[in-house]
Amino acid sequence: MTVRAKKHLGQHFLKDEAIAAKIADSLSFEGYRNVLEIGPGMGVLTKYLLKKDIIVWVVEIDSESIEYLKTHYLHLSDRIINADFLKMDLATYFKGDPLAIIGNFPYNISSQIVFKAIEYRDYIPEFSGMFQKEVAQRITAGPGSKIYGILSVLTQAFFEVEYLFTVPPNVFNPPPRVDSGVIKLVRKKNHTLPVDVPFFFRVVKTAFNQRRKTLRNSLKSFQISDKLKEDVIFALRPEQLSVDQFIKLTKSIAEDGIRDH
Ligand SMILES: C[S@@+](CC[C@H](N)C(=O)[O-])C[C@H]1O[C@@H](n2cnc3c(N)ncnc32)[C@H](O)[C@@H]1O
Repeated sequence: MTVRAKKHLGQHFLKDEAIAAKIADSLSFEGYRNVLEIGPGMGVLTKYLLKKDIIVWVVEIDSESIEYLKTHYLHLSDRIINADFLKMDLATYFKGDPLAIIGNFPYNISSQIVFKAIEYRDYIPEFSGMFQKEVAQRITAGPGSKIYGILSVLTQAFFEVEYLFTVPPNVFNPPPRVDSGVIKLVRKKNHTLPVDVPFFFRVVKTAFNQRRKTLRNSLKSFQISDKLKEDVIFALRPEQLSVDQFIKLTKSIAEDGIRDH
């Protein structure tokens, strides 16, 4: 029995065992007991996770894969969760315990998976997995790069990021059209921002929505005082700012006294 690959669920099954082992090895397995794999499919990565001294959970939306896992991975038993990862309340499900996230992710929801990890960052010390290469590069890009954007800044505000390696299409069944990239995120020691997080997100998103404009122009809706606008930072475009500069910028706008609501 094998699972029939379903395109709408982003199913590309990894055939290369060595790559599965390498992805499993990318986590440190320190500081947490629970590891949640998103989209195990037929369990190629799960198998390597089960060799580690940790508690493995898997969440899979596809009922055919669930049947496969239940018959082939009996010892996972009630740690096979048949659900949509995007709808899971991770804090309640894991009773506030920390968990690492790992997977060969379905590409159609990959940015949403990262945003969810950011949302639940207080519970997630580590996160690693495979994305479409271009998304992996966007998450790990630094200032000055064309692909540095919302995903890069919001992720890197809370996590240290590392691009690990590239994976070609021919190791999947069926092969995707593009290369894949494996990345690793490790939560920063101090991941509490000195600013209101939703406000920070708004500043970053607004700035990058018009990425060719200087901040003076793109952030007009924030009604910033003329005095603050004289700061040289407002002559820059968003891709020129480091994550720390974005945090400082948000703080100065918030403290400017006349922020909009
Ligand atoms: C790229 S495949 C990887 C499968 C397997 N881990 C492998 O490496 O061969 C992505 C998997 O994610 C599952 N998936 C898609 N959307 C999901 C969701 N919202 N929640 C949980 N699993 C999902 C798919 O059914 C599929 O099994």
